[in-house]
Amino acid sequence: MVRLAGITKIFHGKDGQTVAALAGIDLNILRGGITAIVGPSGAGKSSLLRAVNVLERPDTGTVNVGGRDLTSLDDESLRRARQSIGMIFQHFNLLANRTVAGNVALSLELAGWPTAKIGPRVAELLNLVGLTDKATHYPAALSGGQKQRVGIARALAPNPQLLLCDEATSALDPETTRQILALIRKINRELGLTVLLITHEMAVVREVADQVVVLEAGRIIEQGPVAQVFAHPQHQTTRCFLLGETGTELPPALAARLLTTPIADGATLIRLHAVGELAASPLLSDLGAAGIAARLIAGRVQPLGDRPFAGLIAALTGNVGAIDNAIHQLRARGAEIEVLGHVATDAVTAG
Ligand SMILES: Nc1ncnc2c1ncn2[C@@H]1O[C@H](COP(=O)(O)OP(=O)(O)OP(=O)(O)O)[C@@H](O)[C@H]1O
Repeated sequence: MVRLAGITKIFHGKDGQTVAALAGIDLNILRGGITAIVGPSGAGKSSLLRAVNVLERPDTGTVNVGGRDLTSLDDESLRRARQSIGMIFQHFNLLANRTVAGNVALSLELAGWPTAKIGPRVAELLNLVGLTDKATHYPAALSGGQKQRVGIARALAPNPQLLLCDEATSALDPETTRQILALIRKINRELGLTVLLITHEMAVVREVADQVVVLEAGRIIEQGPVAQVFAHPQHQTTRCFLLGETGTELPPALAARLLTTPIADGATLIRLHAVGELAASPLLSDLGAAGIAARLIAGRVQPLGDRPFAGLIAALTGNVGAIDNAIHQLRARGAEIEVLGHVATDAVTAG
């Protein structure tokens, strides 16, 4: 659906400094999926999204959407090509002086739709996003979630093939975020629309995306299916990003007492991530059966698509050889395990 090749974008600041917002991006986005682009602030996420519909013209490289090279088009052809690319925004960007129906109709008016066809299309879209009863209301009278539903209906009006979402849930509370992500999922499944979203929240990636692309300093540092990247992150930045989401940040009191070598009668601290069957299996009793006591320090089990995803930190006590062996076996079963270090047992029991 989208093929980016050799994309660079350099900004020149007022102080004469240059910033490589995109420093050589090659990326293929498959048709029909939901791809999340994630990364720290300033990584280049917005620049990348704006390169896809050429709102920001890249300095070098080609942008191919649905088989058309957008970078080679003149402004008028580009304007027409953009009708196959919808976009929704963090702050919704609705026109305050138009009703809900008027906002949704706008993109159809601009696209030159016959007036007689606009009304039924708007009604169909408002029904899709659950806002039929708000058609005559103005944006000021809507909640954030309702405003984003209008934004989605407006983006979908000209029947795009691709939907770009620019931090679409960042201004919303967690429950509304879940509802909007569920709506994006529904649209993706029912209409077969390809979705490309940017976010700085791994929770959004976990809830809605199939594929994830991790950006840092204008480059792609990691990409793949969400379950694979969550379970086996390859890059340190990805790991750091995941810690908060998986509930596996080491408590500071334990971090302060961490040793690199085992001590007599001490505990080995491990961070474990597992997806699917392994996450649902009785991991702790398996350790117990091997003569190892496993004390839970932190952790969370959450849905990742339709599978469970477990992240935990555990303090293991027992025979050092048995612990090594158990870690080896769990890795062989597909668990991602990081040995964080060793602590005296009282550090663990002190909580
Ligand atoms: N118009 C601009 N002029 C100058 N520098 C810019 C401009 N737009 C972006 N940049 C710089 O390019 C880099 C990438 O910015 P971008 O907004 O794409 O990152 P981001 O990952 O979306 O960040 P955030 O999560 O904070 O929105 C940053 O260093 C930013 O300061």
